Amino acid sequence: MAKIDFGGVVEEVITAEEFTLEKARQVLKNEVVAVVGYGIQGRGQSLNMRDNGINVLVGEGPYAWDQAVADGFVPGETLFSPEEAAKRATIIQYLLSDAGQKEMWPVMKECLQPGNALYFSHGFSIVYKEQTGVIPPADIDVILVAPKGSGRTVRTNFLDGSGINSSYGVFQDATGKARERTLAVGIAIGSGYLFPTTFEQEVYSDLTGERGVLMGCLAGVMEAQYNVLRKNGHTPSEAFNETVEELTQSLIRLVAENGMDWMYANCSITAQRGALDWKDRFRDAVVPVFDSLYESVKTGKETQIVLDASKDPNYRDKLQKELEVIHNSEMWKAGAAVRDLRPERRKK
Ligand SMILES: NC(=O)c1ccc[n+]([C@@H]2O[C@H](COP(=O)([O-])OP(=O)(O)OC[C@H]3O[C@@H](n4cnc5c(N)ncnc54)[C@H](O)[C@@H]3O)[C@@H](O)[C@H]2O)c1
Ligand SMILES: CC(C)(O)[C@@H](O)C(=O)O
Ligand SMILES: [Mg+2]
Ligand SMILES: [Mg+2]
Repeated sequence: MAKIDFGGVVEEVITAEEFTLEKARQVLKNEVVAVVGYGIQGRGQSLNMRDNGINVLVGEGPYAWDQAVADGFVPGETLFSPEEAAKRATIIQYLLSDAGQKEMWPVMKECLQPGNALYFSHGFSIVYKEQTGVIPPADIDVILVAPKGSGRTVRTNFLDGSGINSSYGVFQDATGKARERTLAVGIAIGSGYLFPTTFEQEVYSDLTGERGVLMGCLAGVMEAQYNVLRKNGHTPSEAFNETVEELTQSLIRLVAENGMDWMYANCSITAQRGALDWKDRFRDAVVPVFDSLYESVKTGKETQIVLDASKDPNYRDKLQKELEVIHNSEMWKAGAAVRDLRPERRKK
């Protein structure tokens, strides 16, 4: 455990230097890991574990079966139905969509054996058990490794050697080795480092973050600024460059490199003065929105919205149609044109 000072609060994290991949392989050498759900997260974790020499099976239905085959998982050898894969495994990674986990739980729970580990990458099913019905038997480990990023980048970051940070937690330790199993899988899926959490802390923070700064709030404030610039006569290219392209191609990279003050310090005095004057006004304007968001998460209202929306057999099509509205908006069509003008994309 490395003790790290996070802004004055010392927390203990697990680094790949101390919990090495070799140690992870040793811990998992007699385990069979079934990744049930070969979706965005399941695919990234499966491929990384297979590359790391872990004995991985995939359990998938028709939705992503062909993708699993294309990735080299062999029907009847390393690729099975979700139930069959779970029955053959000792660690079952339950990586169906969160609504899918609820839907499939009556079948999945019958596949579990005493001493198994039931692994999640989100606290959703366990924490909101009254709504999901996911209540594991007492004779298994229930563990969590939650990558803090898209499953697509779990894979691409693994391949470029950067990895992705993950939180980890143990909800139930029936075998006395739940924590070691958790950390071993956390390293095997390519986590750069692992920070401790609980299922509840993970799901409350994650549902808030993706509805807030990471996705919902991000898209909202971008649209707000773009629309105000357009309302005041700025062209689509100017409005998009000033709202998105400069952020992604320049400024956010400086934030990632060395923090917000570093990015500020590398902009003009004019920009720094203005940003410092307006930062708190924007912050204070959205605190009430974040407070109501967190309340909606904590009370299970967001969970119910997800579960209710997913009851519609056409929920994926409906979601796709909502994404198409964004895609086909003037703002993001302007964005596509701006992206095509990037040097690396300009048609030779
Ligand atoms: N998407 C991410 O990048 C990401 C990041 C961190 C954590 N997570 C968590 O990982 C888990 C998996 O998420 P995901 O985004 O990879 O899932 P997903 O939406 O990509 O679906 C994963 C698989 O679930 C199956 N599935 C979906 N709905 C189903 C249903 N109703 N019945 C049966 N099977 C169904 C499909 O076979 C699909 O391949 C979730 O708990 C999620 O919160 C996801
Ligand atoms: C990638 C995210 C947003 O961090 C994840 O939490 C998800 O639910 O997809
Ligand atoms: Mg997240
Ligand atoms: Mg999430």
